[in-house]
Amino acid sequence: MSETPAAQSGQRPRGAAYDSVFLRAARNEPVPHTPVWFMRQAGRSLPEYLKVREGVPMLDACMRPDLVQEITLQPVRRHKVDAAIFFSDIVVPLKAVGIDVEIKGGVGPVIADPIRTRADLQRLRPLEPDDMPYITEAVGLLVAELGATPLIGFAGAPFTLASYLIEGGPSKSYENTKAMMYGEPELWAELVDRLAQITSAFLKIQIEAGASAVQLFDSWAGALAPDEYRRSVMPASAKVFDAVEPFGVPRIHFGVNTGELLGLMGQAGADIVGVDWRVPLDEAANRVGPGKGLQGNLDPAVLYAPTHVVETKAREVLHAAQALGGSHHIFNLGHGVMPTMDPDALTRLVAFVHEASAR
Ligand SMILES: Cc1c2[nH]c(c1CCC(=O)O)Cc1[nH]c(c(CCC(=O)O)c1C)Cc1[nH]c(c(CCC(=O)O)c1C)Cc1[nH]c(c(C)c1CCC(=O)O)C2
Repeated sequence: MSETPAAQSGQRPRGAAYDSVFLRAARNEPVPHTPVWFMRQAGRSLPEYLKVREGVPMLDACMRPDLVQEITLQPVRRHKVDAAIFFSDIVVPLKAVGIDVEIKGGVGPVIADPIRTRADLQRLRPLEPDDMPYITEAVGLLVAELGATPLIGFAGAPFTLASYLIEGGPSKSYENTKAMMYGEPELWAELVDRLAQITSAFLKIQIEAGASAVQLFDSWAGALAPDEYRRSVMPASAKVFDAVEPFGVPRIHFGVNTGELLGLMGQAGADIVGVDWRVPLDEAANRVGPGKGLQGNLDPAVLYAPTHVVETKAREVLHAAQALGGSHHIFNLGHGVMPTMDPDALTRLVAFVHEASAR
């Protein structure tokens, strides 16, 4: 399927969410308050999520547009966040190209046959737009329902996806991943190049169906030294950002423990860099450099403290963001909502950020 005229021309029809606070902040335009949403805002912290997921395996839920719509909307209705994030997972496109992957609750993605050799790499075919009709349908339903609230599409970045494919599941030391990256650089380059195609295609499907921003999650890139990131990972991530640039939607890039990589993650092509809680936003602004926005960066664990502590820490984030000068800040946690988090604390935090940042 050829690219739409919009993608070819680089022009996109302006959707109902174009003038939303979230998208105006993403474009560094004046806003009445700082927009806020939460990574992992859908999920097990919400009783209503647990109810609709009863008896439905995670990846099956991701392929059911009716469930994707309901689960994506739940945190928007409850918390009144300024953006929705598409309920899917970073391994959904891997399943679509034939990888035997399952998601184990409390663990994460598990891959039966890890990719370790060139022969294994043949199992990873390119992603075609027609491979995921359920994504196109789900995004279309959501954009119609969300109206002026923007929908953020997302995908996993090549390194983080490669780490699951090579390790066969979550890892703390990534020894098999790094062994290929250091010891078989040509095989590594072929793998992350193929993953850049799959990720780009997944994001294009979401954007063409109506997503008005995208986030590229390189959650585990913090395991890398800057030189290795620049040499072995950044080119593949840059291919993804270049591939979606013609659509003109804001591109957010996030990883955990990436304080030493923030500048490079911006240089890869992000318009906005996500920051975890370890680097204050004013310092992060120095590392990322001018012309890019920041997203974050409250420590998620703060939400387990009393409300007055949450508000004090949230105010510190807002004050540090003022170092950016304009409105180029989107409030978020420094990583995702945790399953045991009190959803009411998140609802209170949204109201506080709106009130404390009112211009
Ligand atoms: C690394 C990563 C994954 N998936 C994702 C990342 C990057 C974001 C991050 O760093 O947290 C991305 C992701 N996964 C999910 C979303 C949607 C978030 C949202 O709807 O707000 C997003 C953005 C749904 C999900 N993806 C997953 C869940 C939990 C599923 C469940 O048990 O109900 C959800 C809501 C499963 C998953 N999927 C993955 C992990 C590590 C897990 C385990 C989570 C856990 O069980 O504690 C891989």
